[in-house]
Amino acid sequence: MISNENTNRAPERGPIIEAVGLGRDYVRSEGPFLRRTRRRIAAVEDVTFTVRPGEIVGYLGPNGAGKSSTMKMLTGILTPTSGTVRVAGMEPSRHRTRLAREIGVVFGQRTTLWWDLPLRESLTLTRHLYRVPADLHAERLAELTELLELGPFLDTPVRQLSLGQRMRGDLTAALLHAPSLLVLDEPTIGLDVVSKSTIREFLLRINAERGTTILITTHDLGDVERLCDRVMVIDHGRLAFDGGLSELRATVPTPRVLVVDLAAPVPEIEVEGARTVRVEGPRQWLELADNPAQVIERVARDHEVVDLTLREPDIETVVSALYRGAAPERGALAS
Ligand SMILES: Nc1ncnc2c1ncn2[C@@H]1O[C@H](COP(=O)(O)OP(=O)(O)OP(=O)(O)O)[C@@H](O)[C@H]1O
Repeated sequence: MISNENTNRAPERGPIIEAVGLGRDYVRSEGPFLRRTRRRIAAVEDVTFTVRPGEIVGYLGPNGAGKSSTMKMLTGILTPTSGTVRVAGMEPSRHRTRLAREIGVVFGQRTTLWWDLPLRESLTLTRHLYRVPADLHAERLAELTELLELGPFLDTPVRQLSLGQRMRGDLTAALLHAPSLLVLDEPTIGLDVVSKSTIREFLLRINAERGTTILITTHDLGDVERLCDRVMVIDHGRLAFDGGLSELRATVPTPRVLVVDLAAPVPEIEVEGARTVRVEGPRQWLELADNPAQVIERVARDHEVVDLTLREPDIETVVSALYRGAAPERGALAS
């Protein structure tokens, strides 16, 4: 069981993140020298959402959609140009230091660890930064060492760690002060299947046992399927979807597939309301355009069916359909 003491824990009631009409513009210089014009780009535009304590929320979007800009506003690195955001009851850009005690942040592409120090010493420095009492630090480090299997490389300099080991070290550094919110930007990027799985299972565990809220951006939809109760999709700076995974599947018109196992191989099934897309011996795959019950009835009328499975479209198919469909032009606000 992971210890749950956190003297700075956010109030249990009310959202842990609340963004209202959140926006961030950047000014870009464009064109040839001497004829440069300044253009304002809306990286994030009118984004409103709340995250409740204990949720695991995926924040998805294609490259350049505005995910990092949003994350930077939530962690206080960037100030919004419009709207408001509150995290653990604080305005991030005004209370960055105080907020740091409530949140843990991991950017998959960067490390917060000291490159030349052994991991253990790097984590001790983190303890001083967050002013965690020595006994509490020792207790939490022991728990995290066990869960993330840090033992074999705790005394190895960070620069010699593999990407997966370093990521486990970064997660530990982000969690030693027992934050109530963990913000993760691409935490599994570049990792092999086993390391990804270790990290996903660990995140599920700290969410279940500590109640840690997790907001995660990722291009790896395996992370989303394994971890997220809810996803928000941002595209061209605007929130294009906010809801559960099954709702996402229902929103985007991607056909479900009926897998039919027949008593014996037959030519491609032709049936109203479906299209056969694959045949392998006695098994056929039918893309559904109609109510599955009706299609099943029609198939069973003409064929000897041994087994049937209805497959939801995989999340990869759904999300790419959503990226293609919800793409209003990013507004150039001024020139
Ligand atoms: N400092 C900056 N100055 C000017 N434009 C910027 C700046 N940072 C980001 N942008 C622009 O804002 C938009 C959103 O960028 P952002 O990095 O937030 O997207 P992202 O969803 O995190 O993308 P990725 O998945 O590629 O990391 C992009 O058009 C990007 O070029």
